[in-house]
Amino acid sequence: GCVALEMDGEEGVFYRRLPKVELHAHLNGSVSYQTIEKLSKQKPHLNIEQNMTAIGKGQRRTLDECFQVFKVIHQLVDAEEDILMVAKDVITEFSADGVKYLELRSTPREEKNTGLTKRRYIETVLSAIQQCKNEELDIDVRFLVAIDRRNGTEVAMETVKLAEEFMLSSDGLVVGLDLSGDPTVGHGRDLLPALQRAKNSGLKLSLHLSEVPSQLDETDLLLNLPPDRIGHGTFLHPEVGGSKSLVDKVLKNHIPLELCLTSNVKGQTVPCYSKHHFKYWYQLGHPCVICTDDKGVFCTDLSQEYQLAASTFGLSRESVWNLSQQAIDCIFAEDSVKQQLRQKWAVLKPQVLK
Ligand SMILES: CNc1ncnc2c1ncn2[C@@H]1O[C@H](COP(=O)(O)O)[C@@H](O)[C@H]1O
Ligand SMILES: [Zn+2]
Repeated sequence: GCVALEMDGEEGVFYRRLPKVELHAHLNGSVSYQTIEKLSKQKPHLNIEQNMTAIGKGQRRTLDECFQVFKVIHQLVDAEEDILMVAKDVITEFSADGVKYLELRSTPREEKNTGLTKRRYIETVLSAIQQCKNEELDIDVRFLVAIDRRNGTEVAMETVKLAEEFMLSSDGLVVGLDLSGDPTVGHGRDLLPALQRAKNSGLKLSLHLSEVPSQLDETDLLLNLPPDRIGHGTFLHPEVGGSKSLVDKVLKNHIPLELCLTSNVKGQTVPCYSKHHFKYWYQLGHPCVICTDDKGVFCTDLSQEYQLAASTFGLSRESVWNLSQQAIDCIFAEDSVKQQLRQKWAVLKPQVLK
């Protein structure tokens, strides 16, 4: 099976007990091995094996191959009951890993065969969140509606309108919009009107930016919005072909970066952990939030990502604690939620950092 790096002993216990905030998690990329197993058993005709839905330890794929993996998972998760189960399982797993606040993101899909609409898709994820709330898991979950850039201008605008609707009707669960999908397909300029409209209506924006090289024009254009958070931002800085002016825009607007070490290494946009751009931005004192991206596909969890960041860049436990605490400042939920989380961290600090 797909076993994440072993986290036994005192070290592992610390990272698991560390209270954490997860801000960059794609629902269908977060599906665990156990949940995939359940789904494959229900759909044996699809003949899906584990190596088709996850990239194991030491394995690498091109980003293009990663996007093939999502296609396979989407085949398995195509009905309302699948989405409900997957969302509940993913939330439960994040909670078990010590995540206290989670922003899940997912692309509403229309399924011709099952009659699922985009609206129903969102409603299903929201009811999974609600069901987990009723079970009194110690995790606050919010939702970002995702735009897949491959689907172009019109779908983007349709998705924004849906997100606006749910922002007003979901009791604060829908807080923002994500822009993701294969970064090599399409151009941000075509999505600008939709993103601008979302921002004006009060949706927070988290955009995948400069995940691959040579997107300086697109990144510059989208940074002018400006977004509220950036996913990856791997190629923003001059050393890897970005530019000082892009970096300055990010710094000036204090736009937090969502950084996903294992995702970038396994997807080969970053050559190795020690060359991850976490180092560049962290040294500048810029807000960096450690995230998983796709914990199922990349066989990781948030505890492990914190541990990897710490061991790669020599962070003390105190620094690790501050890193997880500072993520609270970057969440999209309202200030009262931030206050509650800060309170939670304060209570846990003496127990965890002893
Ligand atoms: C690895 N780096 C990445 N870069 C860009 N987009 C990514 C991604 N990882 C995941 N997604 C986006 O999330 C979808 C799967 O979850 P949902 O069906 O939306 O829940 C993918 O199809 C892709 O659009
Ligand atoms: Zn992502």
